[in-house]
Amino acid sequence: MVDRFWSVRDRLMASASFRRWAAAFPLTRPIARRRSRDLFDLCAGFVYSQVLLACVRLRLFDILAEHSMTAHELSRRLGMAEEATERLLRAAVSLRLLARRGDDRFGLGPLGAALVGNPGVAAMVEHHAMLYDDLRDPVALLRGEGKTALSSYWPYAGAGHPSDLTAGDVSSYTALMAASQPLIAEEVLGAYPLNRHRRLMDVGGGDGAFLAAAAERAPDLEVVLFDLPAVAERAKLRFQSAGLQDRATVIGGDFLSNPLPKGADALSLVRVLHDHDDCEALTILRAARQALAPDGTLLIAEPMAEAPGAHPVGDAYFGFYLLAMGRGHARTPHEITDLLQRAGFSSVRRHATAMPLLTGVITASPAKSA
Ligand SMILES: CC(C)=CCC/C(C)=C/CC/C(C)=C/C=C/C(C)=C/C=C/C=C(C)/C=C/C=C(C)/C=C/C=C(C)/C=C/CC(C)(C)O
Ligand SMILES: C[S@@+](CC[C@H](N)C(=O)[O-])C[C@H]1O[C@@H](n2cnc3c(N)ncnc32)[C@H](O)[C@@H]1O
Repeated sequence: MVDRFWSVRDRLMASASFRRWAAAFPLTRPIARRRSRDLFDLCAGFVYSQVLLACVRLRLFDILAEHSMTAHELSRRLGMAEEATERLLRAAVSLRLLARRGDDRFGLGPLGAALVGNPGVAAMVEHHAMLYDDLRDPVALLRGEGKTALSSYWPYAGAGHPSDLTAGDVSSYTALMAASQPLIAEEVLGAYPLNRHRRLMDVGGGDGAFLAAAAERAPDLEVVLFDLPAVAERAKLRFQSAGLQDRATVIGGDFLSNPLPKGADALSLVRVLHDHDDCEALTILRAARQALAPDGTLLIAEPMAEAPGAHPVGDAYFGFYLLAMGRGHARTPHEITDLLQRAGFSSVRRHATAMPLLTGVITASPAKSA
């Protein structure tokens, strides 16, 4: 019955004369316009992102954060022809990145304003050039044909021993993760304050940006970072320059083949689990279970599938991003819960974040019987 309804709807939508009628009839016209706009935006998404990239590369948001300017003033500042500057400004205004201020001046729009002082997003916008190269032929990507640039960018996702990766292999991705970490840390620490814990171990913790943010908010917290040896070296430098060397321990290793150190009453996996297929994700969770104190807490933070108000982020964006990287996928909280239970965790709780698009947060405790 339900299926019959959808097939009638599909047949109607496929009919050019129905579409013509619905676009003209006053009661259906708003729906027809919204659908055509939604579809147009899907077709044009790449163009919109390139307008954003041009603004980021030209540092337009920083420039206009100082004060509004005319197209003429901006063209001189950017060293670009006035006609081209005007074209970019008009495009950016239409995308709400910029806004007109009076007749001939331009300032920040509501979206551009949110990008100022947000270098993590700008770094991601630049990084997307590589992703879009890999997505040029999405069907070939789905069929697993050809080597992707992202699989080299994230070398731990390929075959081989991740522990052997060198400083050169890990530097770009570690810097990208550190640049985007403030956005995530804000969400995670807002959703689950860590000052109730004594010792937090961040597994796959990158260069320590998350732990440094946690240590700042919880002055009595000791922190332990576990990551690949080459990444761990970078964390030592961060903790030294943040004056955290007395509260921080750094351990290099491979969480897929080495046991994790014991002694922490909280263990975090931030943007780690979704990089791995289920079998490896279970290995990581079981290692976490072995390492955690019996009354300890595991904290998982990463973008999740079916995030409220942001479904395409998990399944479309990270689905295809991680496909290009070579493994993993964004999971729903339900799928994460299932993995947690199989790995010997219970008391699984979801913690609401302010921006579910950026990350979800789940905690769990070692099951008493496991
Ligand atoms: C002031 C007046 C008059 C009115 C105020 C009205 C009002 C209430 C406005 C709200 C303003 C506000 C608070 C805006 C906030 C905006 C924010 C926080 C925007 C954040 C945007 C974040 C973006 C676009 C994030 C993008 C993230 C990306 C693309 C992440 C990619 C991550 C990757 C590729 C990770 C890779 C790691 C791997 C491999 C998957 O493990
Ligand atoms: C996507 S990054 C997330 C980094 C950091 N947690 C953050 O959110 O900014 C994944 C991290 O897991 C680490 N990693 C990947 N495979 C690993 C392995 N087998 N053993 C230890 N760490 C690993 C990477 O080096 C990287 O720092």
